[in-house]
This record gives sequence, C-alpha cells and structure tokens, in this order.
Amino acid sequence: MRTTPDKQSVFSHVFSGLEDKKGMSDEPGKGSSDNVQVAVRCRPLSSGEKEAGHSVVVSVDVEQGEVVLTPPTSAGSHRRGEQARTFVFDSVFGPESQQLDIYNETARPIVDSVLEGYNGTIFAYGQTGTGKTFTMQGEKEPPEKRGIIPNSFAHIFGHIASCQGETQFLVRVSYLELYNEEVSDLLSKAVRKRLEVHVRPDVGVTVRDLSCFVVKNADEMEKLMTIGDRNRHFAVTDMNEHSSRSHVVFSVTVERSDVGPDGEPHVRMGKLNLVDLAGSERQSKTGAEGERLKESMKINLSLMMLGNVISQLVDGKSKHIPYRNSKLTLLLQDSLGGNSKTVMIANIGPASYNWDETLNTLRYANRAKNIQNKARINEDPKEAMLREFQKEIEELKRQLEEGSGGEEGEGEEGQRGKRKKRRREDNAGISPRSAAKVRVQLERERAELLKKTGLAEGERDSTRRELERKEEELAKAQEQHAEMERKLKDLSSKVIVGGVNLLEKAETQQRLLEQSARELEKRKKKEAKLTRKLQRKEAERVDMEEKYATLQDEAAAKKTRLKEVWREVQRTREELSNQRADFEQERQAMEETVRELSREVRLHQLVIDAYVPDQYQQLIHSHSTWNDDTGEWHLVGPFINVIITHYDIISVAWHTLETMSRDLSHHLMITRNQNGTPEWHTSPTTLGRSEFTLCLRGHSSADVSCIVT
Ligand SMILES: Nc1ncnc2c1ncn2[C@@H]1O[C@H](COP(=O)(O)OP(=O)(O)OP(=O)(O)O)[C@@H](O)[C@H]1O
Repeated sequence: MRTTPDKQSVFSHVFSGLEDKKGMSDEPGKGSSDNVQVAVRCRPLSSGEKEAGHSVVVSVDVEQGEVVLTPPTSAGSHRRGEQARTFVFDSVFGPESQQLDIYNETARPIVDSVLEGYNGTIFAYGQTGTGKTFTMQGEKEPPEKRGIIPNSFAHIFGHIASCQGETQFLVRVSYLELYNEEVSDLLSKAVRKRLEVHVRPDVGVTVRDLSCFVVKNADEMEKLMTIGDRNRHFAVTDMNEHSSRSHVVFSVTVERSDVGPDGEPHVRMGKLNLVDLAGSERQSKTGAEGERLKESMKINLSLMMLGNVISQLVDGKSKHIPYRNSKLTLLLQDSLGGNSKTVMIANIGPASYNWDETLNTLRYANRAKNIQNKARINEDPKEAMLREFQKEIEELKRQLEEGSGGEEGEGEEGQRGKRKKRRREDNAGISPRSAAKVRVQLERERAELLKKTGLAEGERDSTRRELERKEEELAKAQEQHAEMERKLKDLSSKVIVGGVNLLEKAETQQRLLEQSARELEKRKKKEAKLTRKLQRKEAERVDMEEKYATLQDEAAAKKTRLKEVWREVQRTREELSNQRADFEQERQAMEETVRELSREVRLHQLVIDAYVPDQYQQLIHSHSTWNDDTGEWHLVGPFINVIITHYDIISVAWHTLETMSRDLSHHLMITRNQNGTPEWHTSPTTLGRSEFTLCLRGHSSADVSCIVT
C-alpha cells in the first residue's frame, strides 16, 4: 500500500484537468477567481459552562447568514454595555446544526471540485475548545456524528463507485503535523522525525520525505486517519479535556484518467487538504505552564502570522505576502490566495466569558471572506502517479503475454524462436502452461537418457548436468512469472474503476450523506419557491403604493428615507469607532505576544551567554546562513556546535561543508581530573580525521572550551 515516500508534495501547485467526463476543459490551465468561502459554526453551551452560569451571547440567523454577538450583561465584564456586533457570512450554523448538514453545505462542493481535478482546502479555525476537531473529525459513533474528514472518504469512494465507463482512479493520502513549528509525518514509523518544507516554482509547496499511501477504499483511509491521530499531540487544558496541541493536515490526492475526444487517456489530479488547526488560547484561561506554555506561544504566534497573511492578502497593497514568516502560512500558501478552492470554518463558543475571543474569531473570519483564490483545473500534471502505474501495468501484461504466448511456437528450433524464448526467460518468466510443456519435454529427455545404455560415463554426466541446468532455469522462470503476476495484481488493485463497492463499512455513511444531500436540495428548492412568492407580493405592494401615492406621501417617504440614511450614518460612525477600539485591542494583544517573545529571546540569550563562550557565539554567527526556502537558519561548517542543556549534559554536532549534521554526543566521555573538574573527551577512533577535544572546566559555564585538532 505504501508508495515511495520521497519528495511527496503537499499543497502542490500543478493541478489540472477536465470539466466533464468526455472532454477536456476548454481552456486547460486557466482558472477562475473565487473568494474563500467562510462558514461560522457556534457550538452549544457545554455542561461546565451551564453549571458555571455563563450566559449565551451569540445568536445565529441561518437564513440571513448572520451572527450577532451581544455584549455580556454580567456586572464583572469589561465589555458590558458595548454595541452588539453583527457579521454576515456565506453560511452560518447554530448549536443544533448537524454534522451531515455542515458537510453537505460547506465541504461537498469542495470535494466535488477535487474529484474534477481542482485543489481544495477545508480548514477549521477558532479558539481552543470551540469544536474544530469535532467539526473536522467528529465522533466515531453514531455515523451521524462523524465529521468532515470521514464523510469526505465516503463521498470520494461513493463517487468513484458510481462512475461507469473507462475512467480509472488512483487515490493516495498523507497526514502531517505541525508541532512547535516543526513538521512531522503522522503516518511514518519515525513519527518524530523533522521534515523540511520547500517551495518549488514548478510544483509549489512540498514536504520532503512525507510518506503517502495508495488506498483502495474508504475503510483503508479511515484506518490511516486513526493511525495518524494516535500519533498526534494532545493534552488536557483548563479549556478542553482533549486539546490539540498541533496543526494537522490530512491530504487526499485523487488522480483520474479519462479518455478524451482525441481517443487518448488524460489525467487530472485534485488534492484535498483537510486542516484542523490548533486553537488560539489565552494563558490565563488554559492554565498553561512549562511545556504547555511554550506550545501555546507557538500556536498563538503561528495563528497571528496567519492573521497577518490574511490581512495582507485582503489589503492588496503589498506585493510581498509574508508566507515565510511561519511554517503554517508556508504550508497554507496555495490555499490562501493561490491555486485552491478553499472553505474556512470558523468555530465559536456561545458563552459570555469568551466574548473577546469570539469577537476575534469573527473578525478574523470576516477578513478571510475577501481573499481571492485562483483555482484551476490542470491537465496531465508531472507528478501524477496514475500514468506511471498504467504504463507499468501495460508493460507487465505485455511481458506476461510474451511469457505464455509462444506455445504454438514450442518445438520450433529456428533462431528466431530461440531468441524469443531467451527473452521470455530473461524478462517474463514462463506461464504455468508453457512450464508444464517444458517439464514434460525434460522428463522425456531424462527417460531417454536412462534408456541409453551405450553412453560413456562422461557423456552421461554432462547430459544429466545439462538437464539439471534446464530444470533450474525452468524453476527460476516460473518464479519470475509468479512474481510478475503478483506485481500486476497489486498494481491493478491500486488503480480503481467504478461500478464496484468501495465503501464496505463506510456504506452507511455514504447513504446518510446522500439522504442528507437530498433533503438539503429539497429545502433549498422550498426556500427558492418562498423567495419567489415573497418577491411577487413585494412587487404587488410596490404597484399599489405607486397607484395611490400623493405628493404628501412622497414627502413622507423622503422624510423616512432621510431618517434611515441618518441612522445608517450613525451606525457606520459607531461601527468605525468600535473597529478602532477593536484594532487597538488587537494591537495590544500583539504587543503582549511580542513582549512574551522578547522575554523568551532574552532568556535564550541569557542561557547562551552563560554557557557559550563569546568566541563560539561569534563562530556560530559567522557560520549561520538564512535559507529562504525553508525559512530557517542553517549552520555551514566545518564547525562544532556546542549546546549545553544542563550542567552535566553536552550535545555536540559536527557540521560538514554540506551542512550535514551529526550528533556526536555519544562519542563523548566525561572524566574528572585530579582537582575533581569534569573533562569531556571524544573518542579518537570514531572521529578519525575530525578529532577534537572538548573540555568543561570548573563549575563556571563560561569556561567551556572546544578545540578542533
Ligand atoms: N457542535 C457541537 N456539538 C456538540 N458538542 C460539541 C460541538 N462542538 C464541540 N463539541 C464538544 O466540545 C468539546 C471541545 O471540542 P473540540 O475538541 O472539537 O474543540 P477544538 O476546537 O478542537 O479544541 P482545541 O483547539 O483545544 O483542540 C468536545 O467535547 C466536543 O465533543
């Protein structure tokens, strides 16, 4: 199931394809501008919030797509008496909303586009504990409680199963985690290995060495998701018993091959990125300390960078969008302002004590509405695997046919026949039928050999050896044949065609999804009918009004209109002043983060100054280079980097000119001299030419010295 893990691309740029089953898109490669779609989901009050007596400050108008945030009434709240805030979004969902409705309204159109060959991203954003993971993953049972990710599996394989004709599909998945600004592979055995993110002009953002798995049905996908989830970083915080401490991206790549009007197969490739972000949080509310605090700061910082990117994209003034300021924005580069159809689901809580955070999330989401993406259907992308698989299958079939196709030619002793047989033995092995014939022939030759009495001993031996050699060759050829058949079966099973059940256990899910999609369709039709009726009534009313209007009426109407305009001006003024106040608050929050960060930087500097002598700090400075691709500092050598994490613990890395890093800690020995001072030594045998001595003298860390010899 696993494919070559190297150079797997995440959020790849080159996506192309066709619009309908038969033909290619009229203008391959051309995209249309689409705004990022934004949905808001408000979860119900939790039992803890009810017990604590928190009031509800969020109301949702599904028809109008409106969310209203009313200021808290509790005496202690610093926001008491403020203006209510109203926001309008593409869709909004209240506390009673169902997982299936969320899927059908927000995710279904994106997944449909991915099946046509577009990139799609669905990401959940919001304060910690507001239901991002619930929305993206949901609960395992009952099926109605499943989230967007498992529903998309049922949708994808339900669609493939319903496809008729010659369309072939290849589906593969990968699952990555971004924890403390480091990317790792949740499906790898070396799950904590740090991976590098690169931006390649031809392919877009790629994660080197990220493994990907070809899947044949919805259940295999689900198993992989469960494996990855087990490796994810979670923790208990005051705000959430099962809080995600990392951002994760589950990617599904769907490649499809259709025969175009030119009679040739064409491949389209769509990639679906399902992103569950870690929640923004306040230290005072989550009770974070130590490691949790560090995680929390990294989470907040990356989300702040994401907000910054969103603002700059919307602002449109700056040509340079600071994607490289964090790994999160780098990974989301194509999804925000790039080649992708994107939906953002902003999760909020309804309780009064979260007023500030909820307002922040709504403001964030409101800004994101204006991001313009340029998704395109590309055709025949370079990194498609389906065509490679198809070619390999064809080649294997051809070779196997050659291996068994020469039966009529058996017995022909001409040179051509011999060449063909040799090639068959070399490449394709031999089919069981041909092998049986050859075996009969060999048996016959053996019997004849036994019958011959007048042969010299030497001649008999050489004939016997020849027979044995032929038998060995036959066995080898049969083995090759069986191996090729196995390979062919394996490859063919990975390339999926429609018309078969690919859902197994996910069948109920697919049924529920379809049923809910039908209900949604019915609801929409009913709504459209009502809207038309309302419009007719409104037109009738306007007609009547026009008929009976007098000058006096006109004057009254104008007066009313004037009043309305005046009210509008007042409202806008208030909104402007609210926005200024909000902006000020946001600026203060940013300043606080900057202060926290500078405190951390100072602490690091203190540790460095205390433990790393000046000459080594200068050495590090002079050997450090900034890599624009990875957004990181790299050390170039040869050079020994000494990091002291504890008085008695030293780790040493040797950096060669190629920036390869080797941890040398295990080559170090500690001894104490006659004064009792600890000294570190390296083992000369293991270090060879790059031998060096490292000493730690006295208790003062400033005495650490490191000499390369
Ligand atoms: N719409 C909802 N209906 C019912 N329960 C919900 C809903 N949304 C969230 N919950 C519950 O709220 C709790 C917190 O949800 P969840 O873990 O999904 O939050 P989160 O935003 O992912 O938090 P974090 O950022 O800390 O990971 C869970 O117990 C979840 O079951």
